[in-house]
Amino acid sequence: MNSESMLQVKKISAHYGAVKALSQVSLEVSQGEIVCIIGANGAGKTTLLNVISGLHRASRGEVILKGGALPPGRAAKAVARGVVQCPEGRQVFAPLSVMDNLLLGAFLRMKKEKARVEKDLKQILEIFPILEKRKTQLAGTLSGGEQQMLALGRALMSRPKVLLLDEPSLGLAPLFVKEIFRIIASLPEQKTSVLLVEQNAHAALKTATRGYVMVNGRITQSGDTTMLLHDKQVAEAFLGAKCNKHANQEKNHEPGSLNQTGARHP
Ligand SMILES: Nc1ncnc2c1ncn2[C@@H]1O[C@H](COP(=O)(O)OP(=O)(O)OP(=O)(O)O)[C@@H](O)[C@H]1O
Repeated sequence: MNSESMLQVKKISAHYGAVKALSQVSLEVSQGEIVCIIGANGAGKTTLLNVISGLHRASRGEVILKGGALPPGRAAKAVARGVVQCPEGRQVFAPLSVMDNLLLGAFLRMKKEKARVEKDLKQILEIFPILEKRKTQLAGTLSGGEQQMLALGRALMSRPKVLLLDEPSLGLAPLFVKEIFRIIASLPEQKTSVLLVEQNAHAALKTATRGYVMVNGRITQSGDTTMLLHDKQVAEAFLGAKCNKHANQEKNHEPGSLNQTGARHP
Protein backbone atom coordinates (compact mmCIF):
# COMPACT_ATOMS: atom_id res chain seq x y z
CA MET A 1 0.00 0.00 0.00
CA ASN A 2 1.47 3.34 -0.97
CA SER A 3 -0.59 5.84 1.00
CA GLU A 4 -1.93 6.46 4.46
CA SER A 5 -3.93 3.65 6.01
CA MET A 6 -7.54 4.62 6.69
CA LEU A 7 -9.18 1.37 7.82
CA GLN A 8 -7.56 -1.70 9.29
CA VAL A 9 -9.43 -4.87 10.13
CA LYS A 10 -7.32 -7.07 12.36
CA LYS A 11 -7.98 -10.79 12.86
CA ILE A 12 -11.74 -10.48 13.15
CA SER A 13 -13.75 -13.56 14.07
CA ALA A 14 -17.53 -13.41 14.35
CA HIS A 15 -20.31 -15.81 15.26
CA TYR A 16 -24.08 -16.13 15.13
CA GLY A 17 -24.62 -18.31 18.16
CA ALA A 18 -22.67 -21.47 17.47
CA VAL A 19 -22.22 -20.64 13.76
CA LYS A 20 -18.83 -19.19 12.92
CA ALA A 21 -19.26 -16.63 10.13
CA LEU A 22 -15.79 -15.03 10.12
CA SER A 23 -12.43 -16.48 10.98
CA GLN A 24 -9.35 -14.31 11.54
CA VAL A 25 -10.20 -11.83 8.80
CA SER A 26 -7.67 -9.04 8.25
CA LEU A 27 -7.69 -6.35 5.61
CA GLU A 28 -6.70 -2.78 5.00
CA VAL A 29 -8.01 0.20 3.03
CA SER A 30 -5.91 3.31 2.36
CA GLN A 31 -7.18 6.85 2.17
CA GLY A 32 -9.07 7.38 -1.08
CA GLU A 33 -8.68 3.75 -2.09
CA ILE A 34 -11.39 1.44 -3.45
CA VAL A 35 -11.01 -2.10 -2.18
CA CYS A 36 -13.40 -4.92 -3.02
CA ILE A 37 -14.35 -8.18 -1.38
CA ILE A 38 -15.64 -10.93 -3.62
CA GLY A 39 -17.05 -14.22 -2.47
CA ALA A 40 -19.89 -16.68 -2.89
CA ASN A 41 -23.26 -16.44 -1.11
CA GLY A 42 -22.82 -16.98 2.60
CA ALA A 43 -19.05 -16.38 2.54
CA GLY A 44 -19.35 -13.77 5.31
CA LYS A 45 -19.05 -10.51 3.35
CA THR A 46 -22.09 -8.77 4.88
CA THR A 47 -21.11 -9.96 8.34
CA LEU A 48 -17.72 -8.36 7.88
CA LEU A 49 -19.25 -5.03 6.83
CA ASN A 50 -21.63 -5.25 9.81
CA VAL A 51 -18.72 -5.81 12.18
CA ILE A 52 -16.85 -2.81 10.74
CA SER A 53 -19.91 -0.56 11.01
CA GLY A 54 -20.69 -1.75 14.54
CA LEU A 55 -23.95 -3.49 13.63
CA HIS A 56 -22.55 -6.88 14.65
CA ARG A 57 -20.13 -7.43 17.49
CA ALA A 58 -17.08 -9.50 16.65
CA SER A 59 -16.02 -12.23 19.03
CA ARG A 60 -12.35 -11.48 18.36
CA GLY A 61 -10.14 -8.92 16.68
CA GLU A 62 -10.39 -5.19 16.18
CA VAL A 63 -11.31 -2.51 13.68
CA ILE A 64 -9.02 0.51 13.49
CA LEU A 65 -9.90 3.80 11.84
CA LYS A 66 -7.03 6.19 11.21
CA GLY A 67 -4.97 4.56 13.93
CA GLY A 68 -7.72 4.55 16.61
CA ALA A 69 -9.79 1.47 17.51
CA LEU A 70 -13.54 1.66 16.90
CA PRO A 71 -15.59 0.53 19.92
CA PRO A 72 -17.02 -2.91 19.01
CA GLY A 73 -20.73 -3.16 18.33
CA ARG A 74 -21.33 0.62 18.54
CA ALA A 75 -22.88 1.64 15.22
CA ALA A 76 -23.63 5.25 16.22
CA LYS A 77 -20.00 5.79 17.25
CA ALA A 78 -18.77 4.33 13.96
CA VAL A 79 -21.00 6.73 12.00
CA ALA A 80 -19.82 9.66 14.10
CA ARG A 81 -16.22 8.67 13.34
CA GLY A 82 -16.98 8.57 9.60
CA VAL A 83 -17.69 4.89 8.87
CA VAL A 84 -20.93 4.67 6.92
CA GLN A 85 -22.60 1.57 5.53
CA CYS A 86 -24.86 1.52 2.51
CA PRO A 87 -26.71 -1.74 3.16
CA GLU A 88 -27.81 -4.43 0.74
CA GLY A 89 -31.43 -3.91 -0.30
CA ARG A 90 -31.25 -0.08 -0.22
CA GLN A 91 -33.37 0.51 2.91
CA VAL A 92 -34.46 4.03 2.08
CA PHE A 93 -37.13 5.70 4.22
CA ALA A 94 -40.13 4.90 2.02
CA PRO A 95 -42.67 7.41 3.42
CA LEU A 96 -40.20 10.33 3.18
CA SER A 97 -39.32 12.36 0.11
CA VAL A 98 -36.05 11.96 -1.77
CA MET A 99 -34.91 15.30 -0.35
CA ASP A 100 -35.69 14.31 3.25
CA ASN A 101 -33.89 11.00 2.80
CA LEU A 102 -30.80 12.86 1.60
CA LEU A 103 -30.95 15.35 4.47
CA LEU A 104 -31.26 12.50 6.97
CA GLY A 105 -27.89 11.31 5.70
CA ALA A 106 -26.44 14.58 7.02
CA PHE A 107 -28.36 14.44 10.31
CA LEU A 108 -25.25 14.47 12.51
CA ARG A 109 -23.76 17.43 10.61
CA MET A 110 -26.90 19.55 10.43
CA LYS A 111 -26.39 21.65 13.57
CA LYS A 112 -22.74 22.50 13.10
CA GLU A 113 -22.34 22.56 9.33
CA LYS A 114 -25.65 23.74 7.89
CA ALA A 115 -24.14 25.79 5.04
CA ARG A 116 -21.79 22.94 4.13
CA VAL A 117 -24.67 20.47 4.14
CA GLU A 118 -26.62 22.67 1.71
CA LYS A 119 -23.58 22.83 -0.55
CA ASP A 120 -23.20 19.05 -0.38
CA LEU A 121 -26.88 18.55 -1.16
CA LYS A 122 -26.45 20.63 -4.31
CA GLN A 123 -23.42 18.56 -5.27
CA ILE A 124 -25.18 15.24 -4.65
CA LEU A 125 -28.10 16.34 -6.83
CA GLU A 126 -25.59 17.16 -9.56
CA ILE A 127 -23.92 13.76 -9.25
CA PHE A 128 -27.32 12.01 -9.32
CA PRO A 129 -29.48 13.97 -11.83
CA ILE A 130 -32.23 11.37 -11.39
CA LEU A 131 -32.60 12.42 -7.75
CA GLU A 132 -32.79 16.09 -8.72
CA LYS A 133 -35.67 15.23 -11.04
CA ARG A 134 -37.46 13.29 -8.31
CA LYS A 135 -36.54 15.27 -5.23
CA THR A 136 -40.12 15.77 -4.02
CA GLN A 137 -41.21 12.21 -4.81
CA LEU A 138 -41.68 9.72 -1.95
CA ALA A 139 -38.71 7.36 -1.76
CA GLY A 140 -40.93 4.28 -1.61
CA THR A 141 -42.31 5.08 -5.07
CA LEU A 142 -38.88 5.17 -6.75
CA SER A 143 -37.72 2.33 -8.97
CA GLY A 144 -35.13 -0.12 -7.58
CA GLY A 145 -32.27 1.58 -9.40
CA GLU A 146 -33.41 5.02 -8.28
CA GLN A 147 -33.62 3.80 -4.68
CA GLN A 148 -30.08 2.49 -4.97
CA MET A 149 -28.92 5.92 -6.18
CA LEU A 150 -30.77 7.49 -3.26
CA ALA A 151 -29.19 5.10 -0.73
CA LEU A 152 -25.76 5.94 -2.12
CA GLY A 153 -26.51 9.68 -2.20
CA ARG A 154 -27.80 9.56 1.37
CA ALA A 155 -24.64 7.77 2.54
CA LEU A 156 -22.47 10.37 0.80
CA MET A 157 -24.38 13.21 2.51
CA SER A 158 -22.70 12.15 5.74
CA ARG A 159 -19.30 12.84 4.14
CA PRO A 160 -17.95 9.42 5.10
CA LYS A 161 -14.27 8.74 5.56
CA VAL A 162 -14.98 5.10 4.80
CA LEU A 163 -17.98 4.01 2.78
CA LEU A 164 -19.03 0.37 3.13
CA LEU A 165 -21.03 -0.68 0.08
CA ASP A 166 -22.96 -3.95 0.23
CA GLU A 167 -23.99 -5.24 -3.20
CA PRO A 168 -24.71 -1.83 -4.75
CA SER A 169 -25.56 -3.37 -8.12
CA LEU A 170 -27.91 -6.05 -6.79
CA GLY A 171 -30.99 -6.42 -8.98
CA LEU A 172 -30.25 -3.38 -11.12
CA ALA A 173 -30.66 -3.03 -14.87
CA PRO A 174 -27.35 -2.83 -16.80
CA LEU A 175 -27.60 0.94 -17.34
CA PHE A 176 -28.01 1.57 -13.62
CA VAL A 177 -25.17 -0.83 -12.84
CA LYS A 178 -22.89 1.11 -15.17
CA GLU A 179 -23.93 4.40 -13.60
CA ILE A 180 -23.50 3.15 -10.02
CA PHE A 181 -19.98 1.88 -10.75
CA ARG A 182 -19.11 5.14 -12.53
CA ILE A 183 -20.08 7.05 -9.40
CA ILE A 184 -18.25 4.64 -7.08
CA ALA A 185 -15.10 5.00 -9.22
CA SER A 186 -15.27 8.79 -8.76
CA LEU A 187 -15.38 8.67 -4.93
CA PRO A 188 -11.60 8.71 -4.34
CA GLU A 189 -11.61 12.22 -5.88
CA GLN A 190 -13.48 13.25 -2.73
CA LYS A 191 -10.96 11.36 -0.58
CA THR A 192 -13.61 8.81 0.39
CA SER A 193 -12.25 5.31 0.97
CA VAL A 194 -14.52 2.53 -0.24
CA LEU A 195 -14.88 -1.08 0.83
CA LEU A 196 -17.06 -2.69 -1.79
CA VAL A 197 -18.80 -6.05 -1.45
CA GLU A 198 -20.14 -7.35 -4.76
CA GLN A 199 -21.49 -10.47 -6.42
CA ASN A 200 -20.70 -8.79 -9.73
CA ALA A 201 -17.05 -9.74 -9.34
CA HIS A 202 -16.00 -8.51 -12.75
CA ALA A 203 -17.34 -4.98 -12.20
CA ALA A 204 -15.97 -4.90 -8.66
CA LEU A 205 -12.48 -5.96 -9.76
CA LYS A 206 -12.56 -3.43 -12.61
CA THR A 207 -13.53 -0.61 -10.23
CA ALA A 208 -11.31 -1.36 -7.22
CA THR A 209 -7.53 -1.14 -7.04
CA ARG A 210 -7.14 -4.07 -4.64
CA GLY A 211 -9.35 -6.99 -3.79
CA TYR A 212 -9.84 -9.76 -1.27
CA VAL A 213 -11.43 -13.13 -1.94
CA MET A 214 -13.51 -14.54 0.88
CA VAL A 215 -14.39 -18.22 1.18
CA ASN A 216 -16.25 -19.68 4.15
CA GLY A 217 -15.48 -16.74 6.43
CA ARG A 218 -11.78 -16.57 5.58
CA ILE A 219 -9.70 -14.43 3.26
CA THR A 220 -8.11 -16.88 0.84
CA GLN A 221 -6.53 -14.51 -1.68
CA SER A 222 -5.78 -10.82 -1.93
CA GLY A 223 -3.90 -8.45 -4.13
CA ASP A 224 -3.94 -6.03 -6.99
CA THR A 225 -7.22 -6.31 -8.91
CA THR A 226 -5.44 -6.61 -12.25
CA MET A 227 -3.74 -9.70 -10.91
CA LEU A 228 -6.96 -11.11 -9.45
CA LEU A 229 -8.79 -10.53 -12.74
CA HIS A 230 -6.26 -12.76 -14.44
CA ASP A 231 -6.05 -15.37 -11.72
CA LYS A 232 -7.30 -18.77 -12.88
CA GLN A 233 -8.97 -19.70 -9.59
CA VAL A 234 -10.74 -16.34 -9.34
CA ALA A 235 -11.84 -16.57 -12.98
CA GLU A 236 -13.23 -20.07 -12.50
CA ALA A 237 -15.01 -19.31 -9.25
CA PHE A 238 -16.31 -15.80 -9.84
CA LEU A 239 -15.91 -14.54 -13.37
CA GLY A 240 -17.76 -17.09 -15.50
CA ALA A 241 -16.97 -18.68 -18.83
CA LYS A 242 -16.09 -15.50 -20.71
CA CYS A 243 -13.30 -14.67 -18.34
CA ASN A 244 -12.27 -18.30 -17.97
CA LYS A 245 -11.37 -18.19 -21.62
CA HIS A 246 -9.31 -15.10 -20.97
CA ALA A 247 -7.69 -16.72 -17.97
CA ASN A 248 -6.91 -19.88 -19.94
CA GLN A 249 -5.08 -17.79 -22.51
CA GLU A 250 -2.71 -16.96 -19.69
CA LYS A 251 -1.87 -20.55 -18.91
CA ASN A 252 1.67 -19.70 -17.99
CA HIS A 253 0.60 -17.30 -15.32
CA GLU A 254 0.99 -19.06 -11.98
CA PRO A 255 -1.14 -17.28 -9.45
CA GLY A 256 1.35 -17.44 -6.63
CA SER A 257 1.77 -13.76 -5.86
CA LEU A 258 -1.57 -12.52 -4.82
CA ASN A 259 -1.01 -10.33 -1.82
CA GLN A 260 1.01 -7.17 -1.63
CA THR A 261 4.16 -8.96 -0.68
CA GLY A 262 3.73 -11.58 -3.32
CA ALA A 263 2.59 -14.44 -1.09
CA ARG A 264 -0.75 -16.23 -1.20
CA HIS A 265 -2.75 -16.10 1.99
CA PRO A 266 -2.99 -19.37 3.91
N1 LIG B 1 -28.61 -13.38 11.62
C1 LIG B 1 -27.99 -14.52 11.36
N2 LIG B 1 -28.20 -15.61 12.14
C2 LIG B 1 -27.56 -16.78 11.90
N3 LIG B 1 -26.69 -16.97 10.89
C3 LIG B 1 -26.45 -15.91 10.07
C4 LIG B 1 -27.09 -14.65 10.28
N4 LIG B 1 -26.67 -13.80 9.30
C5 LIG B 1 -25.80 -14.52 8.55
N5 LIG B 1 -25.68 -15.78 9.01
C6 LIG B 1 -24.82 -16.84 8.45
O1 LIG B 1 -23.48 -16.37 8.44
C7 LIG B 1 -22.81 -16.73 7.24
C8 LIG B 1 -22.31 -15.49 6.52
O2 LIG B 1 -23.45 -14.75 6.05
P1 LIG B 1 -23.27 -13.35 5.30
O3 LIG B 1 -24.64 -12.78 5.12
O4 LIG B 1 -22.26 -12.53 6.01
O5 LIG B 1 -22.67 -13.84 3.91
P2 LIG B 1 -22.51 -13.03 2.53
O6 LIG B 1 -21.16 -13.37 2.00
O7 LIG B 1 -22.80 -11.60 2.74
O8 LIG B 1 -23.63 -13.72 1.66
P3 LIG B 1 -24.55 -13.09 0.46
O9 LIG B 1 -23.61 -12.79 -0.67
O10 LIG B 1 -25.46 -14.23 0.15
O11 LIG B 1 -25.24 -11.87 0.99
C9 LIG B 1 -23.84 -17.54 6.44
O12 LIG B 1 -23.59 -18.89 6.68
C10 LIG B 1 -25.18 -17.12 7.00
O13 LIG B 1 -26.12 -18.18 6.91
